[in-house]
Amino acid sequence: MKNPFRKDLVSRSRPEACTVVIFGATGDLTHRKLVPALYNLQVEGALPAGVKIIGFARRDKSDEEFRSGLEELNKKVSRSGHDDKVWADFEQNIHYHQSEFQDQEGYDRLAERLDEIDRERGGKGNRLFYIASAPSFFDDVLEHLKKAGLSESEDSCWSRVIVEKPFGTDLPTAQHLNQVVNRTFNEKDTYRIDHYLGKETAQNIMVLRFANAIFEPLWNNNYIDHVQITCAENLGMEGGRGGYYDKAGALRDMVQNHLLQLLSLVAMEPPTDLSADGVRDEKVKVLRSMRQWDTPELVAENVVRGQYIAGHVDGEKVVGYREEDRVDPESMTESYVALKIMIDTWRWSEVPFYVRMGKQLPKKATEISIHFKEPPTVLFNALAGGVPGGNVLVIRIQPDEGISLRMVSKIPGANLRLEPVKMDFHYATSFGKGSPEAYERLLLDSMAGDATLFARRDEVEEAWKFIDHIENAWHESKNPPEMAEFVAGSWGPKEADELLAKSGHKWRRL
Ligand SMILES: NC(=O)C1=CN([C@@H]2O[C@H](COP(=O)(O)OP(=O)(O)OC[C@H]3O[C@@H](n4cnc5c(N)ncnc54)[C@H](OP(=O)(O)O)[C@@H]3O)[C@@H](O)[C@H]2O)C=CC1
Ligand SMILES: O=C1O[C@H](COP(=O)(O)O)[C@@H](O)[C@H](O)[C@H]1O
Repeated sequence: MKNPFRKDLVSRSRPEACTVVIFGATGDLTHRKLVPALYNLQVEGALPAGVKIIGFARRDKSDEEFRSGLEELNKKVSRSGHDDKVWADFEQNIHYHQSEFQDQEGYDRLAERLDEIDRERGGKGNRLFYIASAPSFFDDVLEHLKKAGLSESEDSCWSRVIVEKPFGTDLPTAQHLNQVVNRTFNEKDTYRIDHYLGKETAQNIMVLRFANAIFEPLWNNNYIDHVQITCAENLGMEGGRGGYYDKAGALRDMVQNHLLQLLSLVAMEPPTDLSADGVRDEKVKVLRSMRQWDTPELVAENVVRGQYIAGHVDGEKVVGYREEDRVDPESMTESYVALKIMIDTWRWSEVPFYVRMGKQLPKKATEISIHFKEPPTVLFNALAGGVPGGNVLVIRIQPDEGISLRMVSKIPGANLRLEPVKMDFHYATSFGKGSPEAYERLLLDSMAGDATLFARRDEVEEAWKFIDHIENAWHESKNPPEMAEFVAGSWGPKEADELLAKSGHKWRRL
């Protein structure tokens, strides 16, 4: 029977019209992700009427120049293609605002401009500020917005801020940034973006677990042997990313945020409701329960870091990590990381979660695989070949989004022989359409005031606490664990295989 009292907790608020101000509007993120996401929402009729976009950046540009640069890229990357007529309507609402991030006068002019838009609208409107520039500018933008009187929500209209990643580079910097955010904007108006949470398949993890009766009873250490989370990329340091990446590394760039968020969705307890805090309360408990690898010995035992050396990816010759543009030739930054995470809760006691991420691997693929324990062997063990492995539930985050369940079946014929088969669900064929881009969903949610798919302050800080121990062991200790090497285009260093082999496990082949 349906529970009549929970209805209000699943009904979603509607996105509201607002002016979106993008800081860093001439940059890559705005051109490749944010504006195409807003355009696609417009195509689908999902963008609230009256949304205006103001691009804030340093270069001198007219509205026309700004719009044509955006259009050029939209033609290349928009998932729904580019319709000249839709674009013509859409671009009428795009404007450019030239200013330095450090220049208060530029924010005061912005405030006047926003007031003007409000007057045209016939009343005070909502504002959504999106900080899409390097993290070194986050503080400046936040403080100047406050000084310009732009950060306060009022009864009749709101003022919200979306902060891009990386949210700090370690725990102290994240805490500092959280303080700045919280003294400039209300926490309820703060949206720390993690675009993995906006991916359809990531959102489906909770649905798979809690809207199906068959998985949850098995979702614990009685039935699950271990879990693997793999994020493979077949790119290196293209597009001048080496400068940023060599200061960050795979652990900070992907594990601290995206992959720990996926892990917390897999491992969390059922939330009491679907409110933003209901869900985030449960996720943060997972992050808090991660066993800390807080000595160099524990890090050496449970974490592998690596760099690619020259090799071939997709048939193309590629240079090694240390030869990449803007990377230090003696760099000790990892382009690959594999780690074992233990979650010390009743549900997950002694179930390893293996997480790996690497650049220049054979293909782009992110997936979570749940490896169930083997059944008792009494019946089929005597067969030639025995029972061929156990059940594996695979959640493909990207590409070919979907879910598959591996199970053992009898091969048709007179003899009793067993073989693994797959039950496979593909989003594209089941729903007849591709998934929206993560930024589409997240932008709409921020316009609707729904922070469920954004990281909360304590989640970010707990994740950094775990990561900092590892970074410290690598960079501060007297006997830092080794940097492993592997050939670009292979599946990572042999040390990562050995990490699993110690517990009798193997990485799943993607
Ligand atoms: N690019 C991506 O795919 C992703 C990016 N991110 C994050 O998004 C953020 C932005 O990345 P990205 O777009 O690649 O960065 P870019 O370097 O491409 O863009 C930086 C932007 O900031 C502006 N800017 C820089 N300095 C100033 C200043 N002093 N005053 C005013 N404007 C200034 C630049 O303006 P101008 O050109 O006029 O100098 C430009 O618009 C980063 O935090 C990144 O980590 C996160 C996920 C993916
Ligand atoms: O945040 C980041 O994500 C991308 C990968 O994103 P995806 O949606 O294409 O999987 C990664 O390449 C980049 O290094 C990182 O900063």
